[in-house]
Amino acid sequence: MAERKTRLFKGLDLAARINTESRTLAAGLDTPPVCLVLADRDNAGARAYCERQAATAAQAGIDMRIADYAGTANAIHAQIDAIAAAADIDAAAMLLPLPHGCEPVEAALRLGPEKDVDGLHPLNAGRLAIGLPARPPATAMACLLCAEEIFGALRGLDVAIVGASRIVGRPLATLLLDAEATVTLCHVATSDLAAHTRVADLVVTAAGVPGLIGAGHLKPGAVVLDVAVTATPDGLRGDVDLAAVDGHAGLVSHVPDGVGPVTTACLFRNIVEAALARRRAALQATRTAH
Ligand SMILES: Nc1nc(=O)c2c([nH]1)NC[C@@H]1CN(c3ccc(C(=O)N[C@@H](CCC(=O)O)C(=O)O)cc3)C=[N+]21
Repeated sequence: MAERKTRLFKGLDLAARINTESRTLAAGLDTPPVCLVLADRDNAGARAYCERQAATAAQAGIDMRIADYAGTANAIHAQIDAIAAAADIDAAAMLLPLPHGCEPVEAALRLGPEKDVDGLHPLNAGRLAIGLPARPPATAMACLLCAEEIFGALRGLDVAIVGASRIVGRPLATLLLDAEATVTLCHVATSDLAAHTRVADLVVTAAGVPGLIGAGHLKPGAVVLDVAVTATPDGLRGDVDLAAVDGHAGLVSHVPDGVGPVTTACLFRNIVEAALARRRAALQATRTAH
């Protein structure tokens, strides 16, 4: 067995650096940024995210409050309207999946672009899509930062993304394009997935299909960031068949402590930026009123 074992990527140091920056920024405010997180904590992925947030919010100087979605779609819409109007809440994250009958874009529209820290409001998503400064969805931003941590500059890198969701695939394709990588966005109707992923230096997978990515999908030595979180009887699983790719992939992100902590740190950074912008605007409004 002369075969080299695949290395595991851990994002804890990167996350700690981002959180330190956030805490420094937040310290410039009178009171800590306040974010309300709405989540279905029966969903294993959302629960893992909430647990990570609760455990590390203090590192970023953020007051994080986690609540359940109110029962019916009407009640949830009223709940979001109240959050949008609350003077003492800077931001809200509405974790997917939303309860039945609620639609993510409708929810983001009710919340408004200022408090949206998931990058789901059409104004925020649109800003990112046309290359303006934006608040990208945390998971997409985390993948970009992890890729930069691993490769350095991404210019000319061949990247395949598996999954075209609003919170990962689509925004990540834009971020990578802005970094001058060559991006292939694969999705559920891609006819020959392996043909695309096999030529990539970096594969980012967010499909939610455990075992989808095996050795035949990867160029030898390729880097894989696996950000899927699927609940299985054996706990949370990504898309990568770790046993199958071992010794073939060069580096694979690890669960826990891989991209997850960086995602949380990116959400915190969005929250601090939202709070700074909101409080600056409030200050401006009182100045002009006097
Ligand atoms: N609007 C929205 N945006 C999201 O980004 C979003 C969402 N909804 N809904 C739920 C999924 C899931 N997700 C996770 C992020 C970090 C960890 C994480 O930090 N996990 C830990 C622990 C994992 C474990 O317990 O094994 C880790 O990787 O170290 C997990 C899951 C974001 N999601």
